[in-house]
Amino acid sequence: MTTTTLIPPSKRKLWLAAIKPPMYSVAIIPITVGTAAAFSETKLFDLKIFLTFLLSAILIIAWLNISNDVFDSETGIDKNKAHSIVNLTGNKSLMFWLANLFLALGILGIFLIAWWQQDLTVLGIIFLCCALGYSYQGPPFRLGYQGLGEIICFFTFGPMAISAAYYSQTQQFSLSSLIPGTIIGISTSIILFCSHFHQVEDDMAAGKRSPIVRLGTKLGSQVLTGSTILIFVLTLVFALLGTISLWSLLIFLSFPVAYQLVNHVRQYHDQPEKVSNSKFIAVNLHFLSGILLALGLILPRLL
Ligand SMILES: C/C(=C\COP(=O)(O)OP(=O)(O)O)CCC[C@H](C)CCC[C@H](C)CCCC(C)C
Ligand SMILES: O=C(O)C1=CC(=O)c2ccccc2C1=O
Repeated sequence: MTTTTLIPPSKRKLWLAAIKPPMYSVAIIPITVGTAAAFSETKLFDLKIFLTFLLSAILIIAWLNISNDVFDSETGIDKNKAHSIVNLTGNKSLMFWLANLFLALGILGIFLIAWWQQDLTVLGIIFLCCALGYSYQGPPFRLGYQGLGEIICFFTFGPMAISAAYYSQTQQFSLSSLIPGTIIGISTSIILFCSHFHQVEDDMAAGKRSPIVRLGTKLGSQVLTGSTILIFVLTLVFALLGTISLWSLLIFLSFPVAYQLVNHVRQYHDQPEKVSNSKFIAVNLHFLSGILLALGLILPRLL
């Protein structure tokens, strides 16, 4: 007879899970794609602005994630989450101020861009993104608890972040940048959507009506399939219409990862331990499809 002993994850693993390094691609991709869209339409590229925006976006995501654990510690939803940064440090107020420091530094970087441009537009858009990010998790709004996170995520990481990155390079807006904005908005919302599948029990207990609590895991897996297909259909349609370059079809090289994601969630949607890694397959899809889309925008200008 064999006995199975459950070994608790090491402290190092818990810290890595709390910091979530792969998740920082949600900062890198919209800034890269927005900058690529600007280059593809205007041939303008300012490295200093690009790097400053990138660093600021990373700092803002650090604020978002640390403050998420701080606010979730107040509702009890994270009581079983060993990799909550608040549970790991046992110091909620230190984490709250660390998060605020990251936010202030991130906004300072965006302020520098506004200063260099003598134009407050980018600062205004990113400030609004942060306010919406706060409304997702912070009191008294906690809109994520009503299942509104994916909508906020779509607009902030999609059209808003990509228009801001576009504007930071060109000081103008572009209607056609809304196409990559929409594609990246969908792939980012897919990450958030996947993060709910394994948390149904804890979410229900804390009164959080996430989309998966509302739809159930099976219907949720079908919505995921539809949204993932939409990424490729939208790119195909707009590339064939000539609104974006045919090179954008490079995004189809990420199709195997999309297939892996959809297949995995359809198979394991109601098995929390197995579906819990779907969030990171979604991160891989978001990163790969985003880089390919950026390449598809830049290449025709370079060749
Ligand atoms: C923190 C987020 C999700 C975690 O949610 P949850 O509490 O369910 O997760 P845990 O189970 O791990 O506790 C992401 C929420 C995203 C939010 C809806 C929108 C944020 C907007 C950003 C501030 C925009 C930044 C743009 C940037 C590229 C400059
Ligand atoms: O911890 C998470 O689950 C997420 C963190 C995060 O920053 C993010 C950003 C954009 C979309 C989804 C997510 C997460 O799911």
